[in-house]
Amino acid sequence: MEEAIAKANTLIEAMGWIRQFRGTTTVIKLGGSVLEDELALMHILLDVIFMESVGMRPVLVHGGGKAINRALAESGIEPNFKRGRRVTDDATLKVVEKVLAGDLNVHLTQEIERFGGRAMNLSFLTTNVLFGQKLESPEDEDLGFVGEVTRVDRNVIEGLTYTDQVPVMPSMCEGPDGQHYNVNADTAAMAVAQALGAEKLVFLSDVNGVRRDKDDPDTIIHSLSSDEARELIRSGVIESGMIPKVEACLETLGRGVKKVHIIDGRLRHSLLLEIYTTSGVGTEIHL
Ligand SMILES: Nc1ncnc2c1ncn2[C@@H]1O[C@H](COP(=O)(O)OP(=O)(O)O)[C@@H](O)[C@H]1O
Ligand SMILES: CC(=O)N[C@@H](CCC(=O)OP(=O)(O)O)C(=O)O
Repeated sequence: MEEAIAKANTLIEAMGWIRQFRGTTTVIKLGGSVLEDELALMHILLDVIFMESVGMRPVLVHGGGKAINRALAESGIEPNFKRGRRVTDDATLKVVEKVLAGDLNVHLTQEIERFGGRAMNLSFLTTNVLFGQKLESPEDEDLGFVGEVTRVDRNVIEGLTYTDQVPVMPSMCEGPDGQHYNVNADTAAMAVAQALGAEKLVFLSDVNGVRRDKDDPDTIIHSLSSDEARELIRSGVIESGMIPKVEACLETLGRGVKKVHIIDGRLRHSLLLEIYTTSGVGTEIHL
């Protein structure tokens, strides 16, 4: 009996933050690192289903850098990155399409359904909602078929969230001529969060946040101003895959999205902890 009463108390405690966030949109970016860890992924998806069940509106945008690297290696193609973005030639694009839109997008949707939620995969294989163009870069740094999202079909996404389904989209966009582009998943999530006017944008990664020493979890920076973040990129403290993530945070702030967080997706219930603990569990980036 005592145990049952304690459980009921927990539910009552949760009422405050459920009321606070009911009806608000949270865009959640799943990085390749958490997609590799089936157990961590299961807990994340359960948190997502819970959020949806209590009236929050989670929207998932995913990458899959590690799975792409593996598939490229099987095809004998060497991964090539410039400032955290993959140089994408024709052969690489075909692999990216298969891994992101074909495999991972379908897998995530099926997993949500398997755990009892409702989800819809949104890609150019079903209903595409991310439109854009080739990402302009200096001539000596041409990235090939790498794109940027310039338009998001928010009606389709919101239509799903209103009918209790979790929209799941891969980080790819379609150009005006139907060309597909590979988009860094952090920047894709940013574009979706801005278009939806999301309350929160959460990046789930395999580190506990932005660190002063990238190999030392104890050097996590819990709260980072945009000026300080720019300085950490300039000085090289923030490098590789963390660069597009932090750049995406900086772009998003001040454009309607209220909170941007980078948290460790491998920490059990990190998503729920992020929402209902006041101190937060990762790095919050603010203006
Ligand atoms: N200052 C830093 N703090 C934390 N991680 C950093 C930092 N600089 C670079 N990184 C690297 O960024 C990685 C996260 O980016 P990425 O590999 O793209 O992850 P994801 O697949 O989750 O998007 C970390 O695993 C870490 O190696
Ligand atoms: C242009 C570009 O770099 N696209 C990324 C898309 C996937 C991605 O961003 O995945 P993570 O979130 O796992 O890093 C890539 O090809 O790896």
